[in-house]
Amino acid sequence: MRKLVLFDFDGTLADTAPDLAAAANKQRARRGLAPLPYETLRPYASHGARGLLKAGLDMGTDHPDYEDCKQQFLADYEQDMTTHTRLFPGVDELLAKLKQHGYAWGIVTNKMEYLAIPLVVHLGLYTDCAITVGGDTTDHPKPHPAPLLHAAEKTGFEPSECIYVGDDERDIVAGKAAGMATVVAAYGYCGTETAMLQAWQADAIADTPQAVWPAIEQWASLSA
Ligand SMILES: O=C(O)COP(=O)(O)O
Ligand SMILES: [Mg+2]
Repeated sequence: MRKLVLFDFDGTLADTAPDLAAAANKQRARRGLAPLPYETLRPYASHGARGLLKAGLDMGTDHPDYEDCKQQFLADYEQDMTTHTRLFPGVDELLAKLKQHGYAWGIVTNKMEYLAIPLVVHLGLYTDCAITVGGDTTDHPKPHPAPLLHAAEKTGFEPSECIYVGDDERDIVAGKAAGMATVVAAYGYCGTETAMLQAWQADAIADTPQAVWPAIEQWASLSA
């Protein structure tokens, strides 16, 4: 049976939090505020501009300046989104293993395409990645299943032939709603509290990128 492995981007394939946190602190600097510690901002990196502006400036989407501030944040981030961003250690090997075993793989992120695609290219993923779906590719971002179903359809796979790996509850909700198997990337930004991760009821929890491969193999053998 053919298989498609889909990955979330921020906090699952790529450690983007340092550059996102820097952009959040830049918004603080623009307002004469001292920077927040990286550890304070990191947990919000899988929640995009909305999460980082809430964590960085305590600014919710109902704030009158939110839209302006979001545009400034995104412009600052776009200017400087590759300084510290790297694949998590072990991801290169994981992707090589998928290739070696004949799995197709793709990316489904809530990052908008204009940010996601250049990062995918920058990190050297573009050639092997079967598809990159952004938060604005379909009508609804995750936790809606639409982006995952779009990825499956465009690459010619049934949802039952797909597994989705992500670091946020939203990813697991979307994967389940799409009828796909799911794996929590517990090394990402969601926190490592076991009870919380278990409550998401994913098919597997991977504490490291190295632990993702055995989870995929097990799923593949059960659904062969
Ligand atoms: O930019 C975001 O909203 C988060 O991106 P992710 O879905 O790849 O974690
Ligand atoms: Mg994420």
